[in-house]
Amino acid sequence: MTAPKIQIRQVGKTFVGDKREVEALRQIDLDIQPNEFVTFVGASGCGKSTLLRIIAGLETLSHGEILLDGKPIDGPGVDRAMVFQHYSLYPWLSVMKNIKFCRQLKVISDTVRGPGDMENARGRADALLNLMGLTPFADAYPSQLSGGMQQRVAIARALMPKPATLLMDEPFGALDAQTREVMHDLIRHVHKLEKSTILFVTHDVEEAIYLGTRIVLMAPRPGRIDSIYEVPLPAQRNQDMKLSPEFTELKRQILARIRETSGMQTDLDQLAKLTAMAEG
Ligand SMILES: Nc1ncnc2c1ncn2[C@@H]1O[C@H](COP(=O)(O)OP(=O)(O)OP(=O)(O)O)[C@@H](O)[C@H]1O
Repeated sequence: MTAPKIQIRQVGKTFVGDKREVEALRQIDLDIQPNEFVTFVGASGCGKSTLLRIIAGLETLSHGEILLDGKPIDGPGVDRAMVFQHYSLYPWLSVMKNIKFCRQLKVISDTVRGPGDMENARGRADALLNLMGLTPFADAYPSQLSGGMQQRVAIARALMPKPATLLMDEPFGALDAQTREVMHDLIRHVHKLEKSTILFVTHDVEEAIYLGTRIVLMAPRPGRIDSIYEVPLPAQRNQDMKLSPEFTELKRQILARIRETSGMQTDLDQLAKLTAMAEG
C-alpha cells in the first residue's frame, strides 16, 4: 500500500482575537492518498477554508501536525497550489503572462535552472492554454474575459509549476450553472492528466459528489469531521450520472446530514412552530 500523500493528525486551530477565541478546527484526523480527489462540504463556518489554508501553509495550526509526503508542512511551497473563488489574476498582465508569472518567480529564485527551463516553461504554458481552451485569448487581458474564462486562467496559472497537490476553495462558486458543469468536466480531466491530488471545498453537494472520490462532511462549532462518504460512481464520469439513483440517494443523505449538523433543522422546526402558533 502506498504511503498517504497528506496525513492530518489531531489538528486543531483556535483563532485568538481581542475579545474572543474561535475554535475553528478540533481533532481533525484524515489521510489523503496520492491522486485522490477529496471534496469537503459542511455548514458555513465549519472550518473547511481554514483546513485548506493550513495545508497550503498560509495559516499555522494550534495543535497536531500535518505531514506532506511524510514531512511536516512549515509554509507555502511550489508543490502545492491554491485556487480561490475570486480569480485574483493580475489585471495588467495578459492571459499568457498571468500563467507564466508564478513559474518565472520560481525560475528566478532557483539558481540551478537555466535558459532551457524558460523554454520548457513556454511549452508548458502553451500546453496549459490549449488544455483550458484559451489559446485564442493568450494576449487578452483578464477584464476582456468572462468569469469562467478568468477562472480557467487562474487554474492554468496554479498548474504551471506542476504542483503535486491542488487546493481549491470554492473555485466555481461565482460561476453560473452551465459554466460550472463545463468546469467540472475540465477539472476531472486535469486531475486524470496531471495525476494531482486534489482537495476541493464547496457548498454545492452535487458538485462534491460529481467531482470527488471521497466526500468529507464537516460540522461547525467547533469545526470537525462529522462523516466521510465514498462516492459510488466510476472514475470516468458524465453529467447523466447525476440522475442515477446512487447519486440522488447520496445527495439526499448528505444534505440531510448538513441540515442536522448545522442546527438549521432546529431553526426550521422552531419556525414551523411559530407559524403554527401565529395561524391560531
Ligand atoms: N482569520 C480569522 N480570524 C478569526 N476567526 C477566523 C479567521 N478565519 C476564520 N475564522 C473563523 O473560523 C471559523 C471557520 O472559518 P472557515 O472560513 O474556515 O469556515 P468555512 O467552513 O470555510 O466557512 P464558509 O463555508 O462560510 O466559507 C469561523 O467561525 C470563522 O469565523
